[in-house]
Amino acid sequence: MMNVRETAVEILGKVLHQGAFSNLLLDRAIQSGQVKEEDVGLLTEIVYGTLKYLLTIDEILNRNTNISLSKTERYVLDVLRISVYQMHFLDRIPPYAVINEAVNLTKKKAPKASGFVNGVLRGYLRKKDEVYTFNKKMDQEIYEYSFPAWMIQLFKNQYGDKYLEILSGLNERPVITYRVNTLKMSRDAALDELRQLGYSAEKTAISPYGIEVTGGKSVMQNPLFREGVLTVQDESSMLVAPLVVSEGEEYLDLCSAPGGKTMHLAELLHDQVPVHAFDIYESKLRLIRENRDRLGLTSVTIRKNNGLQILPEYVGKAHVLLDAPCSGLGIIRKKPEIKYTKTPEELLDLVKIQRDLLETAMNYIPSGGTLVYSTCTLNQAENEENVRWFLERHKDFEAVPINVGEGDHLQYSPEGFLTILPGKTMDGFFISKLKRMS
Ligand SMILES: C[S@@+](CC[C@H](N)C(=O)[O-])C[C@H]1O[C@@H](n2cnc3c(N)ncnc32)[C@H](O)[C@@H]1O
Repeated sequence: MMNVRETAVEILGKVLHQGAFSNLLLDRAIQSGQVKEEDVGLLTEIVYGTLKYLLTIDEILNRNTNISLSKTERYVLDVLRISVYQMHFLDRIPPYAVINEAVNLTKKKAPKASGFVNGVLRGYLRKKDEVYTFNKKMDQEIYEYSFPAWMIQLFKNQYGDKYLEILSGLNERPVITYRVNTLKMSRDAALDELRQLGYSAEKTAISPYGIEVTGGKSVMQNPLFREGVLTVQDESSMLVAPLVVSEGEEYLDLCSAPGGKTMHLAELLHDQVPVHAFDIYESKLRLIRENRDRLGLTSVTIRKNNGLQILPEYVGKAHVLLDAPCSGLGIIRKKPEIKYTKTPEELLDLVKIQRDLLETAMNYIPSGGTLVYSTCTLNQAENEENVRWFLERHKDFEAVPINVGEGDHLQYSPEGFLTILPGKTMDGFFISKLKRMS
């Protein structure tokens, strides 16, 4: 069996220094059966928590050591980070147990540094209640929310007074939501079954297809999941497919892996209308196939394609969902490393790709047809600014106002584009719906 803290350090190292994804590595570790069931919660907490508050933790470490963090061996630094996370943010683990574990872990791979680790952590513990002060407001916010300055500034510029709410929302612990495949069971019936199986579950507030599960074992082990009644999906994502459904013969999902929205669309079309799912990466097509097969949907075809490549057979014939590759700033709750791995330059590059994808997608839309453009980011340059740019160039397209209900987290633009601000239950998200007039 794996040692929880050792595994946490290993995952952290791969995420921070090798570009791996925290959610995938955690899933892999948990699925391997090498983590004891009672340790899964703690492992997840330490990995996500340390990533979420990395800049806060590094500030604490900076104030407790004379050695620059960039000169500290990575492994040793990550042992220190998970230890500060446990002592500063969790109250269930006795600090001396955390320090002992940290020293033992250091002895395994960097024995010469074990005294240093012991000294830094004991030093922190002695001054645990010290309140840090900062000369600049930005430094205070970086410390409090653990976001890089450029990202805080971006939210401030784009969302004004709401930026702190966004930072807090992105630091929330996400509630797990499932979409009900209503071809197999109604939401009410699925909810009843889950409750009878001992889960604490509620209907999602905005989407009519979702269930929030706040207590109980992993639903993955549950027959409702295996038999294709339930699919893990964020409630924000559940709002997209219903907007794509129109009168029509054919649908394209140009950027579809792992297929969450594709399958929802096929379910809403009663598995009777062809839905063609594409993705640029061959390796990701397997995930779409697995989803389709588990849900028992036969109307979905799956093929590799670069969305910038026009597929002549569908020109002028299909409604399109363009759930574009994006910076992912809306899903930081689930992938906290996005805070530190994205750069402003990457965001600029994405805008160009997204505009090119929109320009290609429009070719498929017949008169009266629908184009839904969505992203899981809050960067307005990738969202409303892109769609406005597109509408300016293509006067034969019009925005169709979206209305999924009211709530402080649901922001509608004057054109009726929807931005969902992140919180406990929903990812940050953007959805726009366009119609070709002629
Ligand atoms: C936001 S994700 C899609 C999520 C998916 N719609 C769902 O609901 O499960 C964007 C996807 O676009 C794919 N992608 C990136 N560039 C692409 C391109 N040029 N053409 C097609 N797919 C692309 C990525 O591999 C990724 O799977």
